[in-house]
Amino acid sequence: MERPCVAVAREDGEATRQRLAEADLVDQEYGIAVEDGAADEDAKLFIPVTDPDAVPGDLDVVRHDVPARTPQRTPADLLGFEPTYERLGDVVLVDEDDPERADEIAEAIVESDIPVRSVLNRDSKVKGETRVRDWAVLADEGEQRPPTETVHREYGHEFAVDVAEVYFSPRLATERHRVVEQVEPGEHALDMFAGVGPYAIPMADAGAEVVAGDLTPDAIRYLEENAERNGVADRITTHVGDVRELTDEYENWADRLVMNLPHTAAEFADTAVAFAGDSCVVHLYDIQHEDAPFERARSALEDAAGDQYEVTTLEERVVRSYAPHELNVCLDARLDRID
Ligand SMILES: C[S@@+](CC[C@H](N)C(=O)[O-])C[C@H]1O[C@@H](n2cnc3c(N)ncnc32)[C@H](O)[C@@H]1O
Repeated sequence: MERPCVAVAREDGEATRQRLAEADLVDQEYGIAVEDGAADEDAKLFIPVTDPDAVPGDLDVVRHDVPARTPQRTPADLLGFEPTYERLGDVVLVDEDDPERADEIAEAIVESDIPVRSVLNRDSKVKGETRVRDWAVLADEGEQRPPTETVHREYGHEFAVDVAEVYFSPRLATERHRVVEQVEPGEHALDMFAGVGPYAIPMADAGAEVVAGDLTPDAIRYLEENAERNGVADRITTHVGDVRELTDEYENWADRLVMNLPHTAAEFADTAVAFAGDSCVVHLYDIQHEDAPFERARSALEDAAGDQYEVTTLEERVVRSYAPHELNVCLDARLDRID
């Protein structure tokens, strides 16, 4: 059956499969295919993936025939069309406005062979400072846990999360991994809008000393549980409340700042400058018009830095398209103190 696959040279096959498996991207419902007609050592491998959009940019995604492992029923087999959904642990998230179609999709997901405990439909946009949205429960196989709570795996880490209480998006896995890969052991990293810890925990696991703050008490409760779960609780200090409350304690402390509160993070540029040590890398997320997606983030940092820091752009990253003509972006910049 033709599926989205990562195409890779045979000698890189196992390393690539492991990398994709760590990000929970290998589609277990299908086997790996070998390119037809090429000599054995030159033949490419095709590794089936669950979410082609989440595959790291340095890998080649193509559509290719791969063998079904067992005669598995996918939601698409049952529906006759390919529905859009995301998997978060054993919860499936759909985004369907038409209630009848939403029910039809949920029924097919439950009847299919994908492992699922509950199916949720987006019932509002993300709201207010907490960025949490409402969910309609379309299917719930029961159990003690609420249908909105699950444990999600991402790049080898586990995150317990209840999407009715706190923000979490599995779509940002590749972006978070990009940031985490830059972390050096021993550095001071401050995650200003930490949620359940999908940056803070892998950064601590990479050897950073991490401070993680969030306004939402439930987010920090999950973050602390997740720090224990991933064996990094001794390297993370948490704070419940507005991140601005931390400026006295962590003034001039940070080697790295993660500012993942798109729409609003740029308003915290003064706070970022207060946290910055002598040389500090800032990952500032924003949502802006495609014509000038990085301008607001850059000028906010430059204005806040004044004549205290030189601001150098390290990378301008488009994370994903957010709405027509609007992009979710990340500006990576370094603040170097001017003597
Ligand atoms: C978009 S979520 C990002 C969470 C996490 N970094 C992630 O990638 O899943 C932003 C988070 O910032 C928190 N937040 C909003 N305003 C805040 C503030 N002033 N101080 C600290 N946290 C804040 C919200 O509660 C929310 O959990």
